[in-house]
Amino acid sequence: MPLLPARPSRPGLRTTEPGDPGPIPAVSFHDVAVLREDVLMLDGASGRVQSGQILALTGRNGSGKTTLLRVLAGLLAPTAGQVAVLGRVPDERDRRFRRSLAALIGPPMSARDLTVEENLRFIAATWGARADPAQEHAAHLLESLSIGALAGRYPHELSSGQSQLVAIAMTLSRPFDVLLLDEPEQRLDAERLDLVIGLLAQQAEQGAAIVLASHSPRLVEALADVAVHLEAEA
Ligand SMILES: Nc1ncnc2c1ncn2[C@@H]1O[C@H](COP(=O)(O)OP(=O)(O)OP(=O)(O)O)[C@@H](O)[C@H]1O
Repeated sequence: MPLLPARPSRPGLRTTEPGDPGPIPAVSFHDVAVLREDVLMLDGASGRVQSGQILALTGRNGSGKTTLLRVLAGLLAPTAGQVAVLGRVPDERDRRFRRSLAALIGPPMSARDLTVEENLRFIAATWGARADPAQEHAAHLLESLSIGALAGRYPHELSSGQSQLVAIAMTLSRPFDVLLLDEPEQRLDAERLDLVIGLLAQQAEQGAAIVLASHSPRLVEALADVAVHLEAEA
């Protein structure tokens, strides 16, 4: 699977290249394949990304991007290949693994009877955040995505693009070292896409390793230190 340097790394960071082991990666996957009931869902993907870097998964519909994200999140066991996230095999039932990894793969669960801001604070609280910092962080996330005015809405009172922004805010409202995102650009206008790009760049600058699947050339060009193009077709 080719590894394409999509843009120069930020200073002090290394771009992953074939044959170059580099520093210990935060996320690595090698020759990962998933076969399910005679469907080859993913065919031999390889890549790695270090803390502070962003890896973009690209490829046609059905090429296996979501499947690979689900493998990295520990939601799906690979049929073949090796995967390591912060040095451990993904295991969704391992609390230390779960604490290190935040993922937006499909619509997140939200509490219907909590407002947007309360949902963010609730998620932060489940990971041990105290009330005041959780409230500040929620406000920061919502303002960063220019949806502060929606803080008091309920999840079912949002447009589809607003729901996507809230989903991103919910994902970032908890602690993580590794962030997985499936097509974060979904349903966003150009202005909001730029806000998401800025927020994700900030997360990487603060040390997160990010793996995202995307069909947005704009997002990939702006963010990716490394791009892995999946070739398999549906
Ligand atoms: N639950 C499932 N059972 C069987 N096959 C599946 C299942 N989910 C996905 N697939 C198949 O696995 C392959 C990879 O799907 P996947 O969703 O990972 O692709 P993708 O690259 O994320 O696509 P898209 O760009 O459309 O989101 C496809 O051929 C798909 O039809």
